[in-house]
Amino acid sequence: MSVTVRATTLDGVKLIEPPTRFEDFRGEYVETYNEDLYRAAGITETFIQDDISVSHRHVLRGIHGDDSTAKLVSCLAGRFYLVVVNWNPDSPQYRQWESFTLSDRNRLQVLIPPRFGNGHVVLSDTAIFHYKQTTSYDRGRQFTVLWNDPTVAIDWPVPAPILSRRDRGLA
Ligand SMILES: Cc1cn([C@H]2C[C@H](O)[C@@H](COP(=O)(O)OP(=O)(O)O[C@H]3O[C@H](C)C(=O)[C@H](O)[C@H]3O)O2)c(=O)[nH]c1=O
Repeated sequence: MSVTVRATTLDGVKLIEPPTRFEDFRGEYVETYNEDLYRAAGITETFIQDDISVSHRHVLRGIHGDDSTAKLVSCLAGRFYLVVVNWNPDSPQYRQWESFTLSDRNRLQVLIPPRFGNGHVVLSDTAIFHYKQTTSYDRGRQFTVLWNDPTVAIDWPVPAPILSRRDRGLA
C-alpha cells in the first residue's frame, strides 16, 4: 500500500491518490488518510482539524484561504470542480490557478499549502467537501478572492453559481 503523489502546475500543490480502495459486493472501503503512509510519501503536514461542507448542485464555496493553513481536500460524496489559486504576491506564480475534478469515483485528493485560495463548485445533486487542516479555524485570518475576479480569470463550468453574501463580495 502506498500513496501516489503528483506535482501540479502550481508549486507546492499536490494531487494525491489515497493508498487503499477496496470494492466488494457491499460497496467500497477507502483509507482517506494514514499518517505513516502520507509522511512516507512526503505529505508531512500535521493536521489538527477536520471539516466537511455539504452543498447542493451549482453551489460555489470560496475562494478562501489564509497565510498559515495547509489543507488536504477530498470529495466524500458526489463530484465537484476544485480551483486552487496562488495568492502570494511574492511568488512568481501569484494569481495562477489550476482546476481539479474530485469525486467519489476517482477519490483524488489535493494538498493546498498556505497562501493559496481554494474554491469549489458542485457538479452533482449533492457533494460533500472534506478537508483536513493544519490550524484551528479563524475567520479573521482568512482572505477572500472573488470567483470571477478578472485578474485571475478562472474558467468555471457553471456560469451562474449559487453563492454566499461573502462570496458575492457583499460581506
Ligand atoms: C470554515 C469553518 C466555518 N465554520 C462555521 C462558520 C459559519 O457559521 C459556518 C459556515 O462558514 P462559511 O460560510 O465560512 O463556510 P464556507 O463559505 O463553506 O467557507 C469554507 O469553505 C471554503 C471553500 C474553505 O475551504 C474554507 O475553509 C472555508 O472558508 O461554519 C466553522 O465552525 N469552522 C470552520 O472551520
